[in-house]
Amino acid sequence: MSVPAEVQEEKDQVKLLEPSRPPMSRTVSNTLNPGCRSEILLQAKKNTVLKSHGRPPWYDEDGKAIHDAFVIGIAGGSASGKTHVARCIVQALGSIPTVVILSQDSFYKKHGPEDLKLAFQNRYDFDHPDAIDMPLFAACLADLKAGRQSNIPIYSFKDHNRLDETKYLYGAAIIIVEGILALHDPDLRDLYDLKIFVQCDSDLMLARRIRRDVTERGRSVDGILEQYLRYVKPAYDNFVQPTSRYANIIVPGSDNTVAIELIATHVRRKIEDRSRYLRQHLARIGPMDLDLKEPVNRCFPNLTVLRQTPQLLGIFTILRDRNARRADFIFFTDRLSTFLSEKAMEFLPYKPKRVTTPVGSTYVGKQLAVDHVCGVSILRSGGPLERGLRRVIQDISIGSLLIQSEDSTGEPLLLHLMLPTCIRQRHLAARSFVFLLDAQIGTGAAAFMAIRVLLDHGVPQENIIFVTFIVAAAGGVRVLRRAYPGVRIVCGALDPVLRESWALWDTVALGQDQGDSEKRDVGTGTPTAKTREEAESEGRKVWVVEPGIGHIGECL
Ligand SMILES: Nc1ncnc2c1ncn2[C@@H]1O[C@H](COP(=O)(O)OP(=O)(O)O)[C@@H](O)[C@H]1O
Ligand SMILES: O=c1ccn([C@@H]2O[C@H](COP(=O)(O)O)[C@@H](O)[C@H]2O)c(=O)[nH]1
Repeated sequence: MSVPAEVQEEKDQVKLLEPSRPPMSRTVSNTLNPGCRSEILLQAKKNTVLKSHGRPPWYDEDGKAIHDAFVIGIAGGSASGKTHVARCIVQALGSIPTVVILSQDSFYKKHGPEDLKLAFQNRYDFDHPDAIDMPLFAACLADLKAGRQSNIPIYSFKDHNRLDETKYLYGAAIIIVEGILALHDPDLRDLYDLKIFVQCDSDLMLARRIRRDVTERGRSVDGILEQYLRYVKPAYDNFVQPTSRYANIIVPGSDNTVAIELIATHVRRKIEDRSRYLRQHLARIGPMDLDLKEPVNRCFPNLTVLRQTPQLLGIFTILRDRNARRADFIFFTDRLSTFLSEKAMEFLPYKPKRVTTPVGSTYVGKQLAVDHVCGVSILRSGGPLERGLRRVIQDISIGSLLIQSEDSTGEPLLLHLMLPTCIRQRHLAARSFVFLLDAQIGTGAAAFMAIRVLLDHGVPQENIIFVTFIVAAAGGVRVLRRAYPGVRIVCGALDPVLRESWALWDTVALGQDQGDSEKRDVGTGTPTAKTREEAESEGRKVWVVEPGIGHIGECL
């Protein structure tokens, strides 16, 4: 699916795609530069993750990240057109993996009262390299390049200062860095895969700056000119222009369509080379390639299956019955999710606690010894497990990940993530315990990706407890074990079979086949009237766990 790049503005979440909604941005023709075929997205802002068709796996079969994000550094004078070039590159890329435009402006140092006073009098030098917190800039970029999250500062031009809140960024495959001094710092330069300098006539830059600073940054013309003559122009000559020698490509500040097309072609080729390499790697880990000789619970010491008591078997009998009443199904998934959460709680650390009882004696018991604990649900089938978790840990914060498989390749795609605060902040993530919730582990592809996301955020493997109703013993759980031996899995049952099938979701989703339950149930095992060839051409590949339980969402 190809969706135009569009900026997301949500504060606490990173949306990689909204599959069912048409793009919301209005676009406008670039009348100032009619040669540039691309359209500027009116909503486009810097420092945001841009919409895409979803993020394919960025790791190999051992769970290790295969490559870094591709980083482009764009320098040039103030109002030379750096942001414009960055946006045109994104636009020209068309159907792209996730992209972020990271602005140097975010990294202006925090100003005290003295500096602020000078700034409002146009007597603070914002164009000198010392005005930028280069080490923080390089550290944030290094994190993003390595696929880790970063919480970057937010700068207000109106206040001349950094705001208290930060912007959470994660998951970009392409990062475009822009700023007057983007090529100045050697540590920053080391992080770029492609370096661009936007070369623009000084008169044009000044004219653009006056217009922009009056309309967007609340400045007066006199103030702009004073600042320009005192700081902006000298700094351009001394610090900005000299960095053009580091650039791989010099792009004109106007009439730059051809240059942008060439850059986009280069970047597209680099990204395509990488994804081909990735697919070759991942093709090696189909569930059928696994060594199934040893029973999974023997080779997976961190896999805990609930004790198969008559009560538990009774619950599973209801959940496995294709004629189960909907109300019963909901009630018993709820009960099972509570059992599973109770069991999972046993794997959190506890420390001794001494209390005095109502009759005055001392009792030495236990209390939880964790700084942070939260849940993350893999949408949509992790939802039923949330109720059990909430019953066991009051007020627990539960985030979500939307992972779906791509129809044509069967590859999982990360479409959306909304993670609790304790995971978004790296220093908290390192001390957080996370209950990862999904209804089943079939091929393990979604679980694999979800665990990788948590590790990218700095959650230790040993602090991840995957809670699920059923695990396919012949499935990808063994791949999980090999890649992430520290992760614990708690499940209600081990089901022996994992079988390839075809789901005809399109016809059902369009409402053309209402009442045709045979076709609708293909994903969960009900026979279809279609031949395999027909199903393949109309549907998508799914993996079915057998004997399995009722409608528990998407099979991956
Ligand atoms: N190639 C171009 N053609 C026409 N106008 C442009 C072009 N590049 C930039 N501009 C205009 O110049 C102004 C400053 O551009 P911007 O990209 O924000 O500069 P910078 O990021 O270098 O400060 C904006 O109003 C933008 O629309
Ligand atoms: O508080 C501030 C911070 C910066 N500036 C000026 O901004 C430009 C850089 O931004 P561009 O978007 O690249 O033009 C720089 O020349 C500073 O002088 C400011 O005026 N006030």
